[in-house]
Amino acid sequence: MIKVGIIGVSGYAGAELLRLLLNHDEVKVVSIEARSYQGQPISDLYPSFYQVCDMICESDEDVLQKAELIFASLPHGLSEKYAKYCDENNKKFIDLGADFRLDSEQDYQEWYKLDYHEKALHDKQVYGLSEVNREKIKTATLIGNPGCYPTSITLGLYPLLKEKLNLNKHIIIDSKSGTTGAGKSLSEDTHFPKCNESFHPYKLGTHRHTPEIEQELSKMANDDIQVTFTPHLLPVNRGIVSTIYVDLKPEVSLDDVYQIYQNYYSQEYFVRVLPKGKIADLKFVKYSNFCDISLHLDERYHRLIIVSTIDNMVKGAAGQAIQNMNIMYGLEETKGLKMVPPSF
Ligand SMILES: NC(=O)C1=CN([C@@H]2O[C@H](COP(=O)(O)OP(=O)(O)OC[C@H]3O[C@@H](n4cnc5c(N)ncnc54)[C@H](OP(=O)(O)O)[C@@H]3O)[C@@H](O)[C@H]2O)C=CC1
Ligand SMILES: CC(=O)N[C@@H](CCC(=O)OP(=O)(O)O)C(=O)O
Repeated sequence: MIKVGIIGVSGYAGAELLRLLLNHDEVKVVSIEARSYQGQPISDLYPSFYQVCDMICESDEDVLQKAELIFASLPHGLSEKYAKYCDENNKKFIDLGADFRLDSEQDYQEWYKLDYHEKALHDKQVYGLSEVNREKIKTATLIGNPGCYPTSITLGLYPLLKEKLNLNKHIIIDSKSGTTGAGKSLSEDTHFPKCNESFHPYKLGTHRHTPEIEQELSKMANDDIQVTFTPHLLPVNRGIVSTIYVDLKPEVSLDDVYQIYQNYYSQEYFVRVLPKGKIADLKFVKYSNFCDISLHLDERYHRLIIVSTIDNMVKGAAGQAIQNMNIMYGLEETKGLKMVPPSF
């Protein structure tokens, strides 16, 4: 049994992690932390845990002492000290936030307005996009779990960029996220009367996931990829739909693209390339670790339209973190994650 601890269990991603870990038969959750709820049972915060898990929220020191693998699910800027402790004490660390995703401190400073204080630690970080970085994840001790939008986008583009099917280096991406993506804090945007029956883009040209997306797409392409990325707030609880527009090389057909995507993902349980003519829909990935991808051609301009859908809380956060844990510990990668999404 892997002894696991969660720092930030009172947040949406932390609570989702606990929910999923309770179904994992090789894991024992030994300690959970929530700074505002120490001494309280988790079921006081989230009644769905009542009589299933009545663990009491403890301190971060308790988690660090008791667990051999620590997940942190905190706002960015808070995880370095925990990662440092784990590094010094032979424990593994998976960060669900953004502190170990960017290779360049300059990008982190520019987009997050924060510094890397433990520079040596960042040399050890591995970007936890499970399907793409599996080999590195196997031996990693420090994982930066990808952002939710970047997960849907990078999986949607991986075969295309790896095989250099794109005509140019600039890619346009519209993504839409459910409101749990914003976490549990109340904000004007996610307040029910504001977001219900509404739909709007936000942070146009300025979203903090932009450098992460460009970093990972550029690695895949082995070239400088630029993106115009526009996130939108969807009035649903969960799910992300990313619609991606790429000009295809003239000699590449939609059938070629299908063939390549099917080859890349045929052995990947969690990435489903939908049959030709089907359109990916967030309803059919909700509560699951799947990423569904559909491929379409705007024939007039030979432009490929990729639709990539995930559940932001699962493949975009807690599920992918567990997938990475499974890889790190040499377990079956799908363990604890084979949930079938509800159909309605
Ligand atoms: N929601 C999502 O779809 C995704 C979220 N993530 C990432 O996961 C992390 C958590 O996000 P999410 O769960 O949505 O956020 P929430 O706002 O729902 O939860 C935040 C958590 O962090 C704790 N926290 C907040 N401020 C502090 C602080 N100053 N010191 C210590 N603890 C603090 C909160 O504790 P308390 O309850 O006691 O205030 C709570 O446990 C973020 O980095 C986010 O970017 C990643 C992918 C997707
Ligand atoms: C709808 C919404 O507000 N989404 C969040 C992103 C989700 C998230 O928590 O970010 P990470 O994936 O980086 O952890 C945002 O736009 O900032």
